[in-house]
Formats: sequence, structure tokens, C-alpha cells
Amino acid sequence: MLVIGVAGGTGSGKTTVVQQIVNDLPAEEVGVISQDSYYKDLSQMSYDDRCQINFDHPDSIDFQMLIQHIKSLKGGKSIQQPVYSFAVHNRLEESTTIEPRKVLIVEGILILSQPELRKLLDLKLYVYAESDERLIRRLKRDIVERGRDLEEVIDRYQNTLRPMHNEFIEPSKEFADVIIPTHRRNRVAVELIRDIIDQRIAQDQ
Ligand SMILES: Nc1ncnc2c1ncn2[C@@H]1O[C@H](COP(=O)(O)OP(=O)(O)O)[C@@H](O)[C@H]1O
Ligand SMILES: Nc1ccn([C@@H]2O[C@H](COP(=O)(O)O)[C@@H](O)[C@H]2O)c(=O)n1
Repeated sequence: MLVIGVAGGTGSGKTTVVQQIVNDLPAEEVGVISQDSYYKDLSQMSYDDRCQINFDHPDSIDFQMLIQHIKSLKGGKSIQQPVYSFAVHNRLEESTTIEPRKVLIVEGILILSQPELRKLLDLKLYVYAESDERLIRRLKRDIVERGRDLEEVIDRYQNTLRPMHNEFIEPSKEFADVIIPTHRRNRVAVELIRDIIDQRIAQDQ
């Protein structure tokens, strides 16, 4: 199995790049897991308390479970991936079955920040966009798709997102094999990654 890690700041375009890569591949050969599914279970807290959580700090993620799940998939076993709700800031009761595939893409802001996780990655990508562009994208997305308002996004950006980005995410860029700029749709970078994946799939046959 080829395991590809895709990191980068919020709104950098990770999900979009992953979607472009996946669209080009046969569905039965690629699986995707998102770091967002591994936010810790906060059922013991009230909704108001959950709203105060710093969701950009590595401690908010159950990396042990994520690492265990990647190891299981590498070992040919399926996993039950938690389902996360941005609306309630918590895991839901249900889970999603993910089957092992030839290619596994693991995507999320902090994917390159954890040494134990990095060891499991065969190819490390960092998706890059300027911070003002990321904030604009995040504002639009969170208001339209994640039920947030202008004040919530700006408060979170100033209080937790920006400082955590500077402390944990931006420095993890140094571990990337390839940095993908997304100031515009970057077809060339996606094709490059596609070629690497194709070679690896062909080698395994
Ligand atoms: N290259 C790009 N140019 C313009 N908008 C983009 C680009 N890449 C992503 N977007 C938009 O920005 C928003 C955030 O992108 P997304 O892929 O969800 O980022 P991430 O997963 O890194 O948070 C989405 O609404 C997406 O459509
Ligand atoms: N309940 C939550 C959990 C996380 N976030 C934010 O999501 C961002 C990471 O997701 P991307 O798809 O943007 O990479 C992260 O910056 C958290 O601030 C949230 O708003 N609410």
C-alpha cells in the first residue's frame, strides 16, 4: 500500500487537491481518511464548553487512533472511521467502514506535525496558499457549509487558528517531499502526483 500524507493550513485546498487526485484514479484502488474524523470524543462536555476548544492544537486530535487505523489498513484490515460533525463540535454515534486499498490518502492540517505518523507516510505533500487567501476561503466555506458566522470565524482565526498555524502547521512544511501551491487550480502538480501513484500501482502488479 502507498500511503500519501497531505497537510497544509486550513483553506489551503487540501480537500480540493485530494479530490482531484482521487477523481483521476479507479475508485477501487484509493481510499481517503481525514484527520478531521479523529477529533477527540467530547461527549462529556456541554456544547458551550466544546465551542471554546482549540481545534487547531495537536492535543485535540486522537492521533493514536489515527495511527492505529493506518497500521490496520496497511495490514489489510478494514477500519471503522469515526464520523465528525462540525455543527455540534463532536463525533457522531455512527462510523464509516474504510476498506484497505492500493493507495491511502491521509489528509489534515497536522498530518506532517507528528513524528510517529510521518514514519507511516511514503509520500508527504504540503498544500500551500497565502494566509489572506486561506482566511477568505475559510470564511466563505465555514459560513456556507459549517453553519458559522463572521464573528465566530474571525475570533477562532485570531485566538487559536493563526497562532497554532504558526507554531505547528507552517513549520511542518519542512518535512514535505512536494509543496503544492494553490493560488490557482494547479493541474500540473496534481498530474505529477498522479504519475507517482500510477508508477507505484504498476510496480505492485
Ligand atoms: N485553487 C483554488 N482556487 C480557488 N478556490 C479554491 C482553491 N482550492 C480550494 N478552493 C476553495 O477554498 C475552500 C477551501 O478549500 P478546501 O479544499 O476545503 O481546503 P482545506 O481542505 O485545505 O481546508 C473551498 O471552498 C474550495 O472550493
Ligand atoms: N469543531 C471544529 C473542529 C475543527 N474546526 C476547524 O477545522 C479546521 C480543520 O479543518 P480543514 O478542513 O479546514 O482543514 C481547523 O482549522 C479547526 O479550526 C472547527 O472550526 N470546528
